[in-house]
Amino acid sequence: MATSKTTTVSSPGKVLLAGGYLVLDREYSGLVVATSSRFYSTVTSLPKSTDQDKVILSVRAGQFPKESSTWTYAVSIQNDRLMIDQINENAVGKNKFISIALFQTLSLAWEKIATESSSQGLDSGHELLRRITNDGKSDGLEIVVLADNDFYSQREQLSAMSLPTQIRSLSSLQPFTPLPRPIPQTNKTGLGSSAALVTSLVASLLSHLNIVTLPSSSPQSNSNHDLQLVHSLAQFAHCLAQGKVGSGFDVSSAVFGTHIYTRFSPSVLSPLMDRPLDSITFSSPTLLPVLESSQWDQRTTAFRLPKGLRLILADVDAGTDTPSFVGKVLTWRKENPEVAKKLWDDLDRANRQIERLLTELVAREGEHDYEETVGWMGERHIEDVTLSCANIHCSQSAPRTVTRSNFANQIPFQIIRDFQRKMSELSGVPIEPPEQTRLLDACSELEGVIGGGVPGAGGYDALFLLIVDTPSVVSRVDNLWSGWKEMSVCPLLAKQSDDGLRLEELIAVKGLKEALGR
Ligand SMILES: Nc1ncnc2c1ncn2[C@@H]1O[C@H](COP(=O)(O)OP(=O)(O)OP(=O)(O)O)[C@@H](O)[C@H]1O
Ligand SMILES: C[C@@](O)(CCOP(=O)(O)O)CC(=O)O
Repeated sequence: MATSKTTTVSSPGKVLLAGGYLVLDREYSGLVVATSSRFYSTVTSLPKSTDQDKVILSVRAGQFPKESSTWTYAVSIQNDRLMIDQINENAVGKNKFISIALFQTLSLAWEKIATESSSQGLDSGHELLRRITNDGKSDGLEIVVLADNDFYSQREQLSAMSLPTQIRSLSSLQPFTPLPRPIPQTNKTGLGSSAALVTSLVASLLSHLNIVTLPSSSPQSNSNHDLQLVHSLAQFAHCLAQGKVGSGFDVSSAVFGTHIYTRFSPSVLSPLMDRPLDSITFSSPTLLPVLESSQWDQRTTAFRLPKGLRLILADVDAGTDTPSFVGKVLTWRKENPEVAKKLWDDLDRANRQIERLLTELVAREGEHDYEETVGWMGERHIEDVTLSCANIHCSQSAPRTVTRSNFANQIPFQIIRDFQRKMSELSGVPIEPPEQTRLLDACSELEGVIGGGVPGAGGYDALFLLIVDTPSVVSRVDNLWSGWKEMSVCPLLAKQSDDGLRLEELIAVKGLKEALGR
């Protein structure tokens, strides 16, 4: 009889509000905001069958068609090696993010068991299999991954229900709405599905196998050793699956939530990038010394958005494919070092100004008229609002320190956008293309919109706004988006969330139990 032990770990999606491209360089940093929309990875034991002699790990993408979205692997010990082979590759193909995450997680689990028990490599391999099969009482493990609806475009689902592309329509979709086509034929929205997937997958498996102990409330401390280990393992697996070492801001926020991110030196991963991908030799540990190395030099500086403000996101469908921009931008930077340095430094100053001003607003949350002032801003065009740096006081009729001046210049989204357009022009990469400029300009005209931009690498696919969080501001934005003709603009439900990775109780997540078929 299989055990009833169930482990669910969730990781948030991300929005890189400021610092696209710059964050690839350790000299600069990026402002990454985690989203309320999450990826959930749930591990349980498979039942014991009479005809199965293999140890099985099965991963199913729960909201996609089952027959094309279940990847099944056999884990075995052969001579002095732990082997992992996909047994249904002909039927469903590979999913590199899953196979690599599983393989590296088992490698790490084996090394941890060997190190902590000082046992022989082979014994540790058997101990790992014992944990996977719950002492031989099960065939192995089933992992179901489910993503909040925001991670994938819901346009078709809304249209099938004759609903407009508006926030209230999205709220009426069932959680983890089934999607009709396999993952490669499904449009993503840019929230970072692969980073949230890999992070929740490795964390849920390590936790289920008792290799790490995870916090059940969101981790505030980035110095927790087990979380650091999950972070470095997830970064490594994600880089291997992507075939490149990116900045890692997406995995960092999937683990630690919202923060200011300075990347790790890519050289920390160099000793691991050529490891074999399908077998572990039971010799001395190779992963742990790198993943636990003191050379991990990324920085995560605490940050959050002020109360009363809301991040609102849209998935934009311009019928244009956004190819990878990174290569082109970096080539241009290399060929034009002086111009690029000035642009990078200017942009960085504006990015840090945003961080500083938003942090100052957070510090004022306790002031008696904070809410009133923020509400007041919600009814005004942003260029008509100034918050004096020393004083936030104002009154509805005659605001004392809120004068006609330029709050937009203080929270410099416009300035950042100007620099991004300059970057577009100089590098020939449409980071903020004209279609997005027109849409963002129209949004910025609305009362209560503080600013916005194209997140991350930019392009045609997505848009973010920072707005005053009142129903009237949300509905002004919602109406503008749904009536926009030049491109199809579909809101996401996600807001900002400070939280990173966390252990979940099944019943506490709306719709999760049902989506898991429990
Ligand atoms: N629900 C899922 N279940 C299993 N694998 C998934 C799931 N969602 C995404 N993936 C994996 O992640 C890959 C997409 O990763 P890729 O790096 O191309 O996009 P991304 O940058 O994470 O996307 P986005 O930021 O738009 O969400 C898919 O090809 C698939 O292998
Ligand atoms: C361009 C870059 O700085 C950000 C890409 O962000 P996004 O995937 O577009 O959200 C690349 C990176 O940081 O890895």
